[in-house]
Amino acid sequence: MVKVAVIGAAGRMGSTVCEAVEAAPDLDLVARIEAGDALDPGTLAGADVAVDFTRPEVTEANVHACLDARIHAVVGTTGWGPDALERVGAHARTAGRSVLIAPNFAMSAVLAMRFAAMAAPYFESAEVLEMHHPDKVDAPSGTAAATARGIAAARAEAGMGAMPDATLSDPLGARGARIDGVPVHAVRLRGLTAHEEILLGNPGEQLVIRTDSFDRVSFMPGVLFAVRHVGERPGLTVGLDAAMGLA
Ligand SMILES: NC(=O)C1=CN([C@@H]2O[C@H](COP(=O)(O)OP(=O)(O)OC[C@H]3O[C@@H](n4cnc5c(N)ncnc54)[C@H](OP(=O)(O)O)[C@@H]3O)[C@@H](O)[C@H]2O)C=CC1
Ligand SMILES: O=C(O)C1=N[C@H](C(=O)O)C[C@H](O)C1
Repeated sequence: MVKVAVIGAAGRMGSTVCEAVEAAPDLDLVARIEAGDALDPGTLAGADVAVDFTRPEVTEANVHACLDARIHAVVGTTGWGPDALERVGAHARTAGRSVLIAPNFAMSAVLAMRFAAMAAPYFESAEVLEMHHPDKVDAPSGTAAATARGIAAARAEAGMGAMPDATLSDPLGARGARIDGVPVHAVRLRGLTAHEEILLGNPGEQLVIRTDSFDRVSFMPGVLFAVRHVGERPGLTVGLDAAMGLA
């Protein structure tokens, strides 16, 4: 049995992860950690793996606390920048433990990101539209940021230049945020869960890649896969695609 602690256990994702772990015959939920609880070997209760779905401003400290307690970490919380990833990667290596951070654990989103990167060199234009529930605290979504970075990297590798865009005046930011040169647009709408469209355009044609998570159960197979396999890859792994050997 793999012993699992869930950090952020009272949240939308954390509570769904607790249910999924409890329903899995090979996993044992040993700790539910909520905001205000200490994060130390005592509260982590002998866990082998901790799963973090909290908030961008606390997740890095949580991962360091897990590594100090010699526990692997699976992280879905968004907001990771390169410096934080570097720090956590170094800590994981010295602790001899593993960390898996993925902006999205849904298979449809993982594949949409891969397909977007594959398609990017073949289209002049690419833009990312992410659409979420209005209780989400960060924008753009971690998934959209990762998608845009993947598109930009594929375009750069193919030697492509800037996308066509004649906009000279945009005082209100209507053209969206730019991530590595790729426009990213965020919608917050009651009724939505987590959705993304990647729009790719050429003269006379368009490719739309769309992923929809209608329910948070969509993330659970990926989270449970990560819990079961995180310890097999030393140090830091970013992205479920890398953990699954798709990258
Ligand atoms: N990778 C993926 O597949 C997915 C990632 N996400 C990401 O996961 C994160 C959480 O999303 P969601 O569940 O919707 O958010 P919620 O706000 O519903 O849940 C976050 C929970 O974490 C708690 N929390 C805050 N700080 C701490 C702390 N230091 N220790 C323990 N618990 C803490 C919050 O408590 P309180 O409310 O009291 O602050 C809250 O209960 C977001 O970054 C989101 O983008 C979401 C869906 C899928
Ligand atoms: O906050 C959410 O809900 C989600 N967050 C992640 C993100 O920011 O990409 C994953 C998914 O989009 C749901």
